[in-house]
Amino acid sequence: MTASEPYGPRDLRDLRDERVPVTVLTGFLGSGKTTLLNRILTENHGLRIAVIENEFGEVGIDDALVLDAEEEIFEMNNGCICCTVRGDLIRILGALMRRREKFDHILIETTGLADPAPVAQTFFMDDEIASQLRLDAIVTLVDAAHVLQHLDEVKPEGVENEAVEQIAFADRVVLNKTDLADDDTVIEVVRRIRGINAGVRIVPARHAAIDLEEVLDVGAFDLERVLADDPAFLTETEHQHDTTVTSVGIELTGELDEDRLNAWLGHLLRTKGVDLFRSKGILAIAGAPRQYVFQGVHMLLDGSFGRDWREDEVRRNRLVFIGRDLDREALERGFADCLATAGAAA
Ligand SMILES: Nc1nc2c(ncn2[C@@H]2O[C@H](COP(=O)(O)OP(=O)(O)OP(=O)(O)O)[C@@H](O)[C@H]2O)c(=O)[nH]1
Repeated sequence: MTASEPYGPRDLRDLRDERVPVTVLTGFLGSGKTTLLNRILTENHGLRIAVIENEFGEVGIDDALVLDAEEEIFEMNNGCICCTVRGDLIRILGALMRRREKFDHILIETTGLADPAPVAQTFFMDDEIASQLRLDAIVTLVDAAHVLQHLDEVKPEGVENEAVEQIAFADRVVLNKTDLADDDTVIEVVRRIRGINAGVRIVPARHAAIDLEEVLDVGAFDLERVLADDPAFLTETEHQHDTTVTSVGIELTGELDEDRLNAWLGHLLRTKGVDLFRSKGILAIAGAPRQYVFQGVHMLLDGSFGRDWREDEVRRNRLVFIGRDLDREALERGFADCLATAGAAA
């Protein structure tokens, strides 16, 4: 804003509306939500942000992937935010409201399999919440390299396609991972996004590096637009997830043989990468003083050493796989075979 333009739309909104803005970050598994969250938590925007995180998976990993920040972070790990933990969400929001002088903005990161509609409904169906909180925008991260596969998935009758729902409800799309997709793919992805949500603003990005003004306090959520597309939005409560997509969490104590681990993970991703949507883990490699943090999205794997293991800390490996038709036993067996310390117990 310039000096000759004393009141931009943001300021006028602030004058009218004292409710705390809420951003819902959504997007399919591995699309870059935590990457964007970490940017928001570390960039200097002057906002005090309370974060509510929901994670899909039997073993919580995301707490270790979110950078240390002064912001308050609430975790909800006992189910999907759009179904079983909606009561938790209402309780956390209620608790935040009692301390509202402590922050300026609330950010909710949903799981990669969440339907954003029930989360958005929360801000209109509970009177107390509606009077104190304002849904500012649903921001959907899209993985340019993998989204077409998920948009094209054929689902059983009555089962929703989460990737489609997340784009349909977006007030902003961050088209992420453009470094991993060629130009033709990016053009096709944009065409598909427009086919689902014609007017949505699409912000291209690599590693979710965007101007945060594109996504924070943008006043973009428009209930009337949503009701025009989906007249049952405020009354619909039923939705069905694809139950063939599940998670396998493994926790095992002991140190891992690096070569065996690389060979196993490499083989797994090469042979099952299409159905293995997401993998992540915090691992103890034999001889390494630091935790090894790995992340996979389909066949792409990324890993680096994180913080030091503390001297008195048990070397406990935690990893989680999310995908279609996962073979739990084979995953558990394969991982146990990577242990360097024979006979290490779970
Ligand atoms: N090459 C590339 N990698 C990226 C980009 N953005 C994120 N990543 C990597 O993709 C992986 C997944 O990113 P996250 O931010 O954890 O994705 P997420 O949406 O939070 O994942 P879930 O919470 O599991 O759904 C990580 O290894 C990131 O470092 C990008 O633009 N380009």
